[in-house]
Amino acid sequence: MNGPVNDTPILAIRDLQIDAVPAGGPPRRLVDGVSLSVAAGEVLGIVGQSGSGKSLSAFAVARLLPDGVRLAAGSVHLGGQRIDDLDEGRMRALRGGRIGFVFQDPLSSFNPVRTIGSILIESIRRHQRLDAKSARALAVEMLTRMRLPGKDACVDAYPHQLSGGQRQRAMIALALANGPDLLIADEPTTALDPTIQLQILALLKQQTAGRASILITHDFSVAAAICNQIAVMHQGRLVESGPAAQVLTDPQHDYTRSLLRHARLAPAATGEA
Ligand SMILES: Nc1ncnc2c1ncn2[C@@H]1O[C@H](COP(=O)(O)OP(=O)(O)OP(=O)(O)O)[C@@H](O)[C@H]1O
Repeated sequence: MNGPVNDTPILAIRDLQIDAVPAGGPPRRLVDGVSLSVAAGEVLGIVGQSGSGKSLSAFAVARLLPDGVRLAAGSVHLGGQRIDDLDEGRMRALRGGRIGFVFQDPLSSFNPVRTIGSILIESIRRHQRLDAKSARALAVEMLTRMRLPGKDACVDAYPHQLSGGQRQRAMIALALANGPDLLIADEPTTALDPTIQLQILALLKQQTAGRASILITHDFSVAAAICNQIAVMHQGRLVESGPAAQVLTDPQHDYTRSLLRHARLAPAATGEA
């Protein structure tokens, strides 16, 4: 069906301004005027060097800003509904529900004294009306889909019993367990060995079909591997955005050019022979 509903991007961020508000000091602008939209099936890569404001911009969507940092202005719409002004209870229902997150370091994101399964089951039961048995079955199904090994796909394993790559697969299972419309992945492969990075990127790419995804990365080669849109950030501002093929092969901004010169891209990504 190609009605007007499909023309509405899943995520629309307009003119985001994010400030640091130090106790006793004046506010300092960290992110200035960022506007982005992501449609179903799109994977938007937010690329930039450390401190450019990538993570703050993406996590402001779910109001996951650190203490001392606030959204000063701008709007966020998810599926056409404004969400930046939701009360905390409703926002909490979106996190892990309609918005799934994959963080860089699953070891510090998972509670070490709980099994992978119990973490998944708790999230599934918080967001879906399922009894314990059905929630466990869904947890095993998700872990199996992410290719965790064994009959029960490591559902009863503790985080430290898994390899780094397996833990990241488990985190992707957790992010997707409640069928989110929007997936936000923050440097999901940075902590992994290069061969495992490629496997995780391939897995993420498969899972982005039909939803809107944001991939935060400092690495253009990671963005080139799975993104179809790229936004480049520098010092809290968006300097360039567009289809990935265009940004990679015909960058308009000097900063993008200099980042690309230092990136090790596969020839296919840049269109070079
Ligand atoms: N809690 C905080 N208080 C004050 N400033 C902060 C805070 N968190 C982040 N910042 C600043 O905001 C800016 C943007 O940070 P952000 O984490 O979004 O950058 P990034 O591009 O994601 O970089 P990285 O890849 O290193 O996380 C940086 O200058 C950072 O120092």
